[in-house]
Formats: sequence, structure tokens, C-alpha cells
Amino acid sequence: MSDDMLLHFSSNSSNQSDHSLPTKIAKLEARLVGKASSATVSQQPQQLQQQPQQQQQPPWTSLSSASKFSSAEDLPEATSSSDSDDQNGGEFLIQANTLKRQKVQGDDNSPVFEHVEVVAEGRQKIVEAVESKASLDGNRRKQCRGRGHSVSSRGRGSRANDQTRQQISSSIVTPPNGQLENSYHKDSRPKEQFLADDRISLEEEVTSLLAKVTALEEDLRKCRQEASDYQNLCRQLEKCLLCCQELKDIKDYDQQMKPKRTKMISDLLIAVSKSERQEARMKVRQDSLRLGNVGVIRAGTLISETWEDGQALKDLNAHLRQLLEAKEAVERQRKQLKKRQSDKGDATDVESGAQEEDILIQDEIYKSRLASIKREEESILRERDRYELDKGRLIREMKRIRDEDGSRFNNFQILNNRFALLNLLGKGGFSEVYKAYDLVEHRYVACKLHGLNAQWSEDKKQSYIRHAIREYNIHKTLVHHHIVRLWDIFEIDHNTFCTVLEYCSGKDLDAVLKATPVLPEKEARIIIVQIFQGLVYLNKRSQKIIHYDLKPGNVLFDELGVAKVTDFGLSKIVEDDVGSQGMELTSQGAGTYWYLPPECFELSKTPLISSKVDVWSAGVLFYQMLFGRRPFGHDQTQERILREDTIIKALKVEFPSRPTVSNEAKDLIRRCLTYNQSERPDVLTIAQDPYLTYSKK
Ligand SMILES: Nc1ncnc2c1ncn2[C@@H]1O[C@H](COP(=O)(O)OP(=O)(O)OP(=O)(O)O)[C@@H](O)[C@H]1O
Repeated sequence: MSDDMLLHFSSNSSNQSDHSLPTKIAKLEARLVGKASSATVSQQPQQLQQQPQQQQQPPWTSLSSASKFSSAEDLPEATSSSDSDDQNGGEFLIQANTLKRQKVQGDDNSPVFEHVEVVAEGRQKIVEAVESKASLDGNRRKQCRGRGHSVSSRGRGSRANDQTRQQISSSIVTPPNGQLENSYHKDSRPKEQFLADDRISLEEEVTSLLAKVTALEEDLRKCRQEASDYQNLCRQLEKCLLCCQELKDIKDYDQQMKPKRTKMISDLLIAVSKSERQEARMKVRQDSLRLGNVGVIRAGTLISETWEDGQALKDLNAHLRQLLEAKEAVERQRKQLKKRQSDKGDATDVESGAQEEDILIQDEIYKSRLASIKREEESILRERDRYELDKGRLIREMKRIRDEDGSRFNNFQILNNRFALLNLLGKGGFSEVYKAYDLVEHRYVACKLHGLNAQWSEDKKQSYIRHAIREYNIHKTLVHHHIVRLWDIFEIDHNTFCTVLEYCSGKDLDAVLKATPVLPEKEARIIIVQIFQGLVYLNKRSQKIIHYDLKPGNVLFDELGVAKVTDFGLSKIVEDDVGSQGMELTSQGAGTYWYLPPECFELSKTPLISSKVDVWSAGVLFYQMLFGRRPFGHDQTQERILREDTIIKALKVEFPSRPTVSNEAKDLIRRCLTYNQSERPDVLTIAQDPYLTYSKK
């Protein structure tokens, strides 16, 4: 039995049965032969060194033993790096067996192990011989090993370098048995040739090892960088955690303080609103002294309200009467003068010449006086117009105050734990609109409180709510600069719900036109352009919308004068399957008749409508801004418009001679008020009109 077989046997005897031994040896040999190819060149010198010993023993036996012993230097790494001989190849199996052999040797000095020692000596010699040859490249090799060791003492690189070192060791001093055996038998080249080959091989190996070491060093550098990054991250994380804690503390504090803060804000808002209410009432009192007041007339059991003019109007009217009297007196004098002039025929030439000049001068005086009276009269008439406007505003403000006083929401409630109601902005058909403050978003809003009449049937209430929800569903999706935003909707009680709208602090267009019935064309133009921009938005959505209720009261202004369209209560969603003629108008009769087109008054069949309804309404609005009156049925009531078919007869629009308005503006109005629906442009077409664009020419 060879040394190798013995060693193998002894090392495996504790945990393997004898019958596996031949198989293992065969396997081992096969591996050694298989692995030899890469190490062949480097192993050749060893083979040469070992030749004397091999004369007494089969060559593979002693060499394989030598291999085993040389591997023992790296034993800890070898044993720890793997426990699978399939993975590590034959030489690793041999190393493991060597360890076990040493253990057995300590226990028992059998002749087998004496023999092994001899072989070990032989192996030592081979190692020395190889090392002395390798010393040709010694410095580089040392450098390589030195670097390997320095790296091996640290982290991840250490394991890699251990492997490298093991490779160095095994590749230099542990040639596989089969390979050496083959070389021994087949290779008969001169020694120098082997040495040279060995040197080249070692150099190559060293180069490759150096490259590996460099790669490992790079790995190490990256690891260090990663470690340092990780530390930085940890520090940042700590800071973040601290910040989070602080933030949490602040949030907790904020939460604690929130009710207090909310109370403070709402108290302040209430105080401001109360003083605004007082101021408003004081102003109404003062104005009514000057402008007039609402009085009550009793006629039997009937009590009705009437307007009693104030002192300002009385004074103006007295002044006008005086002027009229003065004018009449001057005109009487002028008549007499003219009579004197016609009577002068009897007088002498001299007398006649003097009288004529006198009459002419006198007449000039009267004419001049009349002109001055006229000027005064005009001025007083202008004042009276102003008075009428002030009176209208006063009446509206009085009504607002009365509505506010009568409202059940006038005591600064906070709705939905969020909206602090302040002062009443106005009252519509079925709603009250309050200025309010959003305590969550911290902005002013308009809360529209829809009250259902308690007397209404459940059906009517449900229908109203359905209608409002429909309006909400349309309106809430609209986000545009020229459309009032709808923020929220919620129920207040069984009979009341609230919609929350963007607050527009300016007047609505209705109030603007009541204060200034005629707007300069420039101002009217920019307003209509904004309205059309809103309409274009409504018609460019995937779900097109017809507003259907465009009128001055539904155009609001924010604090910067930006116009915004509101009130989508009558608006219609144009469904995808609607034909080119438009959708059916199911809510005929609704809307404000001055602003609706002829097709909406069609009675013979269900009218088909489209965005052209809004084009007509915008045309009416623009006309009204420019000329101070509506083009059709201006002085008529809604009921009369319907009765007299005013709009159905509105075939052609006429323009007053004054004020002067540009032809472009008139053309736009004519296009908007095209009687025939099929010929009238729709919103997207009319929006292309050059008058509605401001691009530089
Ligand atoms: N978002 C808002 N911002 C500021 N004021 C508003 C807002 N919405 C409405 N108002 C004002 O509230 C008042 C009442 O508005 P509302 O829409 O209820 O009246 P209306 O249009 O006259 O009535 P109706 O809608 O029943 O015809 C008006 O003076 C209007 O200017």
C-alpha cells in the first residue's frame, strides 16, 4: 500500500469504511490529472528535484505525499475554506488528510508514519528547490505576498487574500501527482529549459496575482468608502431622527394649540365683521337721510312699502325747478325783446340804430343766461342720475341688511367645524351667500346656504337637492382662472345644505352695470374676452358644458378685477352621443329671458341646444356693457318677454348711435346674435374672432 493510500486510509478511518478507499484514490488521481493542466509549467522544476526519490518508490506516491505536506502550511485556511472535495479538487482533499495524519502521528509512532516523515523531508527539499528557483523573481513575489498579508488581516479582502495565498502556495509547492508523474515520464528537456519555463510561468503567475491583489485592494477601498458612507448616513439618520422628534413635538404642540388658535382667529374675524356690520348700518342711516328711505303705505288692510325720497333729491329737484323758472323768465324777456324789435319800425333812423344795438346786446345777454341755465341743468341732471344709482345701491344694501338681520345664520356660526360665517353677501332665489373664513385652508370663501322651504313636499325637496348635487358635480370638476371654484358641499340640517365657493371680493357685473350702466369699450372688451376664455375651457373638456345662465349677476370679479363665471345651476353636460344639432332642452322656461337665444323659446318641438346658447348670451352681455341696455326686451318683464315673443321676434340687432362703438365690436355682437342657430358660430369658432384675441400684430 502506498503512503498516500495509507495516509488516506488513516485519515478517513474514523468516518469512512474501507471499501471506499480504492475509489477515493482513483478519484483523487483522476482529479490531480484533470487539474494539472494549469499548473504544469510551474510544477516542472519540482518534478525534476524529486527524481532521485522517485527511483525507489512509484513516482506518483512520493510526489503526492510531498504535495500533502506542503499543503499543510496552509492547513487552517484549507480546512476552513471548504468541506467539499468536489469544489476544491484533489489537492485540498490531500491537505485535509494530512491534518488528520498529523493527529494520528502524535498518537502512534507506527512505521507507516516514519515513512511519511521521510517523504515529508523529500517534499521539503522540493519546496526549497522551487523557492530557490523562484527567488529569481523573489522580490516581486515577496512584494506580492507582503501585500497579500497586509490585506489579509482586514475584512472582506482578508478572505480573498487568504484564497490567493493558498493558490500561490498550492500552485508553487503542490503539483498534482498525476501531472508530475506524466512530466517525469514524458519530458526530457534540458534543466535550463525547465528553469526558464518555470521562471516565465512564475512571472506570469506573479503578474496575475498582482492583478488579483490590485483588484482586492480596489475592493477594499470600495468597502472602506462604503463603510464611511454608511457612517455618514447613520449620522444623518440620527439627525433626521432628532428632527423628526422635534417635528413631532412641534406638531403635538400645534395640535394642542389648534383650538386656541382657531378660537383666536374666529374671535378676531367676528370682531372685524361686527364692526363692518355696524359701519354698514351707520352708512345706510346717513345715506338714507340724504337719499331717502323705505316707508310703509297702508291702504285699508293692505300694507305696502314705498320709497320716500331724501333731502338730496328734494334739493336737486328744487334746484331744477328754480332753473326752470329762471329759464322761463329769460325766455319771456327774450320774447318781449323780439316784439320790441319788430315794433321799432315807427322810430327815426338814429333812434332806430341805438335801439337795435340795445336789443342785440340784450338778446345776447338772454342767450348767454339761457346757456348757463342749461349747463347747470345738465349738471343737476347728472347729479340726479348719480343719486338714482346711489339710491339703487342704498336700497340693495338696505335689503341686504334686512336679509342679514332676518337670517338664521347671522350669528357667526362655524359650519362643519371649519367655515366661520361672517357677513351676508346677498340673497338669491333660494339661497343666502355668506362671506366666510375657512379655518383649515386659511382663506376667505363664499358659503352658499341652500334653504329648502319647510312647506315643500318631500318630492320637491328631493328634486331641489338632486338639482344642487348635479350642479355641484358639474361645478366641482371645473378648474379655470375665469370660473369660480367650488370647494365643498355639506349638509347643515334636514332642510339646509351648503356649497363652498371661491370668494370673489369684487362686485358682480350686475352691480357694476347698475353703478355704471355704460362701460368704456376697452373695459367691456376685456371682460367679454375673459368670459369667452371661461367658455372655451368649458368646451374643450372631454365632457363639454353649456352654462345656459350667463348674465351679469353670474359674472363675479375678484379683488384684482379678474372676471369669473359662476352659478352652474342650469348648466348642461353635453353627452358624447349628441348630434351636430345639439342636445335636447329639457328644462325649457328656466333661465333669464333677456339673455337666452330664440331656439330656447321654441314651443312646437323640443329645442336642440348647444354651446351656441352661451354665444348668444355673451353677445347680449357685451351689448349691454357697451350701450347700457339689453338688445331685446330691455324694459320688459320676463313674463312680458314670454307673452309677446320678444326674443322669437329678435331677428336683427340694432345699435344706438351713441355711445360710439368700434365696428369690430359691433361685428362680434352681430355674429353672437345671429338669429339662426345653425348659422351662429359655436364657442370655439367665435373665440377665434380677432376682436377676442390680444396677440401683437
Ligand atoms: N363666490 C362668491 N363670492 C362673492 N360673492 C358671491 C359669490 N357668489 C355669490 N355672491 C354674491 O352673493 C349674492 C347672492 O348670490 P346668488 O348666486 O345666490 O344670487 P343670485 O344669482 O342673485 O340668485 P339666484 O342664483 O337664485 O338667481 C350676489 O350678490 C352675489 O354677488
